[in-house]
Amino acid sequence: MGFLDSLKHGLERSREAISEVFYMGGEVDESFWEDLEDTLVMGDMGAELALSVSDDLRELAAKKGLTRASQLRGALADRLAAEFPTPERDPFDDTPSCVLFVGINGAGKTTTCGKLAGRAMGEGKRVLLGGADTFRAAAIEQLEVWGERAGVDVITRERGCDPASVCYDVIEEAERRDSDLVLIDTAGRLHTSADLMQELAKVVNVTRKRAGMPVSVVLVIDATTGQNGLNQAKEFNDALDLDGLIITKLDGTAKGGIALAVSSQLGLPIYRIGVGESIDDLQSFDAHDFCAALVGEGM
Ligand SMILES: Nc1nc2c(ncn2[C@@H]2O[C@H](COP(=O)(O)OP(=O)(O)OP(=O)(O)O)[C@@H](O)[C@H]2O)c(=O)[nH]1
Repeated sequence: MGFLDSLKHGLERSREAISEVFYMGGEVDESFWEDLEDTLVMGDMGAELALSVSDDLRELAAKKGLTRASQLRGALADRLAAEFPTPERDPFDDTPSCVLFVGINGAGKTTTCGKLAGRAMGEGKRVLLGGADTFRAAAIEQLEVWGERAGVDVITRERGCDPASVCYDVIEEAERRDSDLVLIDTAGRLHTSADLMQELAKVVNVTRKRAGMPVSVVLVIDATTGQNGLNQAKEFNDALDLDGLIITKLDGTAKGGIALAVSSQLGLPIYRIGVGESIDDLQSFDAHDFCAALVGEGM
């Protein structure tokens, strides 16, 4: 399945709900606006944004005299796309660059590191993977498997080591090797655990201070988490001053609205999206493609 097909498949639930609103009667009347508002609110993007989007569309419809729902579908996609901030720099294209991946357990951090390492190797970059998840022996092994798959060396330490000191060592090794891209996986943690968030802040600070190259902190969010994803993102952003996001599992039964909620409310760009479990299932984020898939525009 191609990227757009995976994305369309993943966003099917949201799109079907939105399609229903657009097909019902086809007239732009009060019940259309109510249905649209309800559907947007249910789609995880958050009530405030849903209402602001629907207000803007009402204004547009009045101004342009649009009376058929179908005339508003493209406008809805455009309005949603405008909510996504564009990144000032892409930490995976710019070199040299060091990226720390943070997020809750199972969000897809290790998989994303592996996919990005494989991609960068394919582009002929000197890549290094760092395993700062020293909580679980299995996590270190999992990253090593990805390293092998991508053909990239993994620098790590045994279970129980201080993750900040692992990052220190990874940066030192990257400098020795003159690496272009350094991808560091950190241990998954609940945003509600103050101790673990503090530990992560230390990891980030040590890496930012030690690295002679730009360091980006990227939150990996599972798109199927729903509205809780926004709380997670706020906590991680408060503690770590995030640079951007990667949204995974958009091939699953995601509603997709969470990508919009987090990105627009926190003003954080989405660098990549995950659309499957294999090494090639990671894509650049295109706000227009994403929103078209979300509302079924041009399909
Ligand atoms: N369908 C799908 N599955 C994904 C995607 N990204 C990751 N996964 C799966 O999600 C599960 C968790 O991924 P990991 O990479 O281990 O997650 P993690 O954030 O490193 O987890 P911890 O080490 O527990 O913090 C694995 O089964 C992955 O294959 C994606 O884009 N789509």
